[in-house]
Amino acid sequence: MDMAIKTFNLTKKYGTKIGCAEICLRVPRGQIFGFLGPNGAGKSTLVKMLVGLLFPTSGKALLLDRPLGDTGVRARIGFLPENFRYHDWLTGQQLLEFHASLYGLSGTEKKRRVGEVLELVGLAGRERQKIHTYSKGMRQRAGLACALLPDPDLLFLDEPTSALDPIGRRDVREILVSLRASGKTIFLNSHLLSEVELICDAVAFIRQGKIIRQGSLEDLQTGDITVEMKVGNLTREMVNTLSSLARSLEVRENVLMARVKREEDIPRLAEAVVTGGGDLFEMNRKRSTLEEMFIRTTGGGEEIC
Ligand SMILES: Nc1ncnc2c1ncn2[C@@H]1O[C@H](COP(=O)(O)OP(=O)(O)OP(=O)(O)O)[C@@H](O)[C@H]1O
Repeated sequence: MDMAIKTFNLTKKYGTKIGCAEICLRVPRGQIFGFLGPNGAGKSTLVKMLVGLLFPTSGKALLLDRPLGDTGVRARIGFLPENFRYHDWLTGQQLLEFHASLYGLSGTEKKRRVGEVLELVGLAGRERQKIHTYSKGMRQRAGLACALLPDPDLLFLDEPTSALDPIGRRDVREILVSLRASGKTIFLNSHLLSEVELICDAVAFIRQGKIIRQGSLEDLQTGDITVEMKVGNLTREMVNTLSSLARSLEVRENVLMARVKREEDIPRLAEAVVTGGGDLFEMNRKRSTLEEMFIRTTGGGEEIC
């Protein structure tokens, strides 16, 4: 598979403290990749090394088949940092024109591209307003617009939807999905696991500076679905049938918790209850499977080193 990012034992030490340790990451081209880990795990450190804001202590990386620091590649990368600082006194238009100049765009190209990204992030018509009058969500859209200015092949986004309301989040998801459809690769740092689950093709989990799991969402989610059922007229026979369908089954009075391998197993559970003469009052897929995986893999919580 063609990779947009490959890292080889990429390591960053802050004095004696480990930021990232021997990271070997593979991010396929044209995909949305979720990079997940608890606070202080090393996510920002890795992204900063990849976009050229930090020098690695050791190890190597290839971005779009070129080594770190390659100036040609930098022109094909967009980056939205987590705490993007805005020039409050500028209007949205001025902010974007300033960033477009930093990307080396000029004249008609600058005007055209600024107009396009304003439209894309839903800020068209608001560009004459000063940034200090923008809501948090509008600021985040402005940050995303800046990152999109160079029409990047590879886009790094650090918590791009954290300040947005549900509609804003959906809008950003739609933008990211349309960027993927046009062949772009998106590297997404996010704590919003339900969001990640909706759009990411692959994920990696990092903890204490080390990658502990990575792969396609489909592969990682296998065997991780928990279904809760409220059942009436439960019989021993029905429990036996459900046990044979599930990887594990817990029975607490009339509530059953079944762990199944695949999505296709869920209707089988319902069928077993109904054909076994039971009454199915409620059936819920418990929590996001990615959230469960995240908590199991990373142990949840903050890293206190
Ligand atoms: N400039 C620095 N000097 C010393 N230690 C640092 C520095 N920057 C980060 N660290 C440490 O490196 C580790 C990884 O930090 P990093 O900011 O990369 O984590 P993160 O996963 O991005 O966290 P968060 O989700 O909270 O933003 C942490 O232990 C952090 O304290």
